[in-house]
Amino acid sequence: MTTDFTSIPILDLFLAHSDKPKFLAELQHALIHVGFFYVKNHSVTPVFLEQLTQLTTGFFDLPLEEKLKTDKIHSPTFLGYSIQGNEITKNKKDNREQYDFANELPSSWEEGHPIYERLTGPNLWPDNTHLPDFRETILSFHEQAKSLAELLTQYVAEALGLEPNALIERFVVPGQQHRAKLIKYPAVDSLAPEDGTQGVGPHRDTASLLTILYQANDLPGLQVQNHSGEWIDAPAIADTFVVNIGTGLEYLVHGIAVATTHRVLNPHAGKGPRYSIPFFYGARLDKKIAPVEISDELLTKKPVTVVTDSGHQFFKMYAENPGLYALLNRMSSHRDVSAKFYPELSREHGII
Ligand SMILES: O=C(O)CCC(=O)C(=O)O
Ligand SMILES: [Fe+2]
Repeated sequence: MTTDFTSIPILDLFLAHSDKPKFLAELQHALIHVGFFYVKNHSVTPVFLEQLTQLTTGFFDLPLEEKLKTDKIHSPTFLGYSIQGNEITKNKKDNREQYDFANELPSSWEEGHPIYERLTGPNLWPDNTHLPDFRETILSFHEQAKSLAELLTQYVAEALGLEPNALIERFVVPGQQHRAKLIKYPAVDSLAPEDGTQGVGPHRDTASLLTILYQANDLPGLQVQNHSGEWIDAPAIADTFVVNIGTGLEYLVHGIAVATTHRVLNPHAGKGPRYSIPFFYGARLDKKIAPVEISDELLTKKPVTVVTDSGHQFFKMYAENPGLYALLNRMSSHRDVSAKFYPELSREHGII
């Protein structure tokens, strides 16, 4: 009998070297019973993270017309800027501004190809004169977060009794696109009273294996829903990343790692904005994939019920068509892009 979690475990990557069995046992517990954990002693330096934070605030401080030049509405990839209130989670507007980016890839979709291929394409960069180091720093963060995600996915495999590369080999295509975001959550005193406090509504991270999140300043706001439905704070802890499971991994390991629901509340009045930077380590979208074998002994440890306030958008579709599932989730978050580039699909799936 395990009691429900009331805090998020902190995993120390040094332990993975000094006492690997202990590390894997702690990781296994976090995967099955929490779905979230912090990692400390990773290889991303504080100096780099400080530079990334400066550029993040620098981007959001640009004049609105500059940010709007990179608006998502210019591209079917859902990469680029979203003005505050553009994104919708659980049918409600999120009070956050964001800039979505990915490893740089050209568009390859053409008429007749599977529609989800339109998600892949180049970034929409802000003008170089405003933030000269922006592109290089953002892409460097992307590389470093991806390396950490790969390492953690190997440990996740081992913690679930698999070969280290068992998940990556089957579920990740070398060179595929992985998405990430810079996010700004304004404090409530810079919102209208009717906006409420939903920075981002209750959700599970869709289609990915792992999320690696950097909380760029130390304001609270991120909350994680435990299995009985209570909201548990995940405060910023210096020099750590917060890691959580996406619905891709949950499906691919028979639910033994839980894609835990989470949300963000806007900062209290007078606190100023909260900034965060998630990287989503994606799973392949190009074909239907069967889950891996997990031992019966481990499967008996699976939580019996997990209460969630998340909408489970289109989750049943994942097993059949992960690409379409990923696309529909993007579309339902950004209705303007959806209406412009995917009008028929929007009608078909009631995304209006
Ligand atoms: O900003 C955060 O702390 C969490 C962001 C998040 O959950 C998301 O963008 O999926
Ligand atoms: Fe999330």
